[in-house]
Amino acid sequence: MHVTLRELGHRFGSGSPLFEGVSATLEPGRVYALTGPSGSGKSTLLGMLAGWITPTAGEVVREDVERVGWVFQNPHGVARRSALDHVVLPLIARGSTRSDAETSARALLARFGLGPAADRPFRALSGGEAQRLMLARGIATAPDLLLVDEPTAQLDQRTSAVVSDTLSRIATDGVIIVVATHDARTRDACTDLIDLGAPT
Ligand SMILES: Nc1ncnc2c1ncn2[C@@H]1O[C@H](COP(=O)(O)OP(=O)(O)OP(=O)(O)O)[C@@H](O)[C@H]1O
Repeated sequence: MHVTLRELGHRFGSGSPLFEGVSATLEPGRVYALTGPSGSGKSTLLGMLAGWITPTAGEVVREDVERVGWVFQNPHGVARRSALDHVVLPLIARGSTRSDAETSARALLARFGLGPAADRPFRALSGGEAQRLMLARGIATAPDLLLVDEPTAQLDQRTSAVVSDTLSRIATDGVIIVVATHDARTRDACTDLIDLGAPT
């Protein structure tokens, strides 16, 4: 399984190109930081990876990618349900028993520094904890391709540093992960870089 970007470029209508000539091969187990200033087209490129947007130049070739997951910049959960439940439910949906799902979910939560928060309701999580929970849940849904849009955009500097540091543990066998970010610390937590640079 992999995703190939071939000489990818895009412009909306008759506007100037957002980016041009972007080529890369995305492999499972790697975490790609997608960087560039505001307006350079990061969200647009994520939409292309998901298949929502057709590029005006070049192509995105997805081989054996069946499931695409998203983590958005605003954490979204069920107020009264525990952090643990948010990770357990997708595991059960994939066929785990409740007890296997709980074991795996606790391990995933620990990986994102949320061990102590596992039994707290979603509404009692801080913004940074909630965002880390979304990352854990994103992995629990077992996508082939996980698209993460600006995971630290809504967070203060200290909290975003913690989220970035846990992102360095997000790499997962069999999953291609792409993280759109303008945060240097988030970028450094990733294994690879796709830089869109300034809008052309
Ligand atoms: N459907 C659309 N039609 C026309 N212009 C669009 C459309 N979607 C995005 N744009 C424009 O394309 C440019 C790139 O947008 P995009 O959201 O991809 O950038 P970004 O790098 O993710 O920015 P940010 O970091 O601010 O989120 C922006 O100027 C935006 O206004």
